[in-house]
Amino acid sequence: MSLKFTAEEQVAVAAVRRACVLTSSVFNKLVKNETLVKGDKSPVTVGDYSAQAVVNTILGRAFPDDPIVGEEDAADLRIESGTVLKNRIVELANEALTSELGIGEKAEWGLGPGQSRTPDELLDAIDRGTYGGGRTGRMWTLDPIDGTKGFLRGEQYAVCLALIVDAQVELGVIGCPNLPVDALKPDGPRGCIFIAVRGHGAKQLTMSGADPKPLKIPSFSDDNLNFLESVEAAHSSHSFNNRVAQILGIKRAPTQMDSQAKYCSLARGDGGVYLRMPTGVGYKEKIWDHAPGSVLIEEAGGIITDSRGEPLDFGLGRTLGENYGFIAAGKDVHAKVLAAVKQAKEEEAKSKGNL
Ligand SMILES: Nc1ncnc2c1ncn2[C@@H]1O[C@H](COP(=O)(O)O)[C@@H](OP(=O)(O)O)[C@H]1O
Ligand SMILES: [Mg+2]
Ligand SMILES: [Mg+2]
Ligand SMILES: [Mg+2]
Repeated sequence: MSLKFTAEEQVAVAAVRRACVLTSSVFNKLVKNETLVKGDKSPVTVGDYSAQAVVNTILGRAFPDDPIVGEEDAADLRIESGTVLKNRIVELANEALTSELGIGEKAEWGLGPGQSRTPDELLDAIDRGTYGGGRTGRMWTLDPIDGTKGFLRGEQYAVCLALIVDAQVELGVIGCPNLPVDALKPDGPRGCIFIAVRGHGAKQLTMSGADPKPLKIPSFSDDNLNFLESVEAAHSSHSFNNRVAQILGIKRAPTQMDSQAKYCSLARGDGGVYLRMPTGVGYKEKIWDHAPGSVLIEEAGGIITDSRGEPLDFGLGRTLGENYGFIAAGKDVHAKVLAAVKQAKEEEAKSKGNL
């Protein structure tokens, strides 16, 4: 275990693990009216809200002065029409906070049997996530369920938490309840936690904390290189990826997967490149969708930049600013993907008559 951010790592892993237990059990019980459509038309479920309540409650007890940039807020739960949803979230969050996980974590990260939180306390915990972010200071960023669409399909999703200090991601923890422990055994055991501490490497554990494996992105030959990309065509351009793959002479089909499980898969070599190019103008990528994944890639020996080769800037607030897309890959692969991306962008601009 690293000496840097040791307490933060323990608390973050405990919080993510409790949230993963919760989301796995919610999936099996989810009923139709337990999903809302947000203002930006994206879905949010009782799982997203209650996972944010659980993680923020645990962070709030351990580090009461740390602000949190979380994806969700409780506004829709504070109005009359949100009462049924709110009651369900309170029930689920308290169950997750007070249950005995029996997997070796220190009891104090959860709550004692009689210490259930009131509805107001849990809504306030969700709203601890409304911090605006910024260039200086210490803050957490949380995506309680990343890949909500994958979660609803019973496919990949991730509980993602990162600690950012002065705009640098120092710690990233990603829980992937549905990810096979070994990609070569897709029908084998599932559920992994990925942890990275800046300057101290990256590792994978099973969901119960067993079997730690250090992560290092392997090198790829041109024959076995492949892309990791979103399932959702609205989130990143599949056609652009196809063109880049063509330029690079990649023969293997892309692996489509929801959530930051893509960063995890890249970190352990299940895929060679994660390319995420915007599908249009206007959408700004969010820090919680990339902070934990970015430190994981860097600590596994890889590089992550935008499509101009610039580093991601986590100091701009809740978003990453103008969206130039992202390229994450091992050190040897990144440079040639960046060159191919630049070529594909020039072709695109020419075909639109912009050059
Ligand atoms: N138009 C868009 N472009 C890029 N990302 C988008 C997007 N609309 C939503 N997203 C983000 O894409 C994330 C999922 O990424 P992926 O496609 O890699 O699974 C979503 O996270 P949530 O599921 O947490 O809302 C959401 O933040
Ligand atoms: Mg969302
Ligand atoms: Mg997300
Ligand atoms: Mg989310």
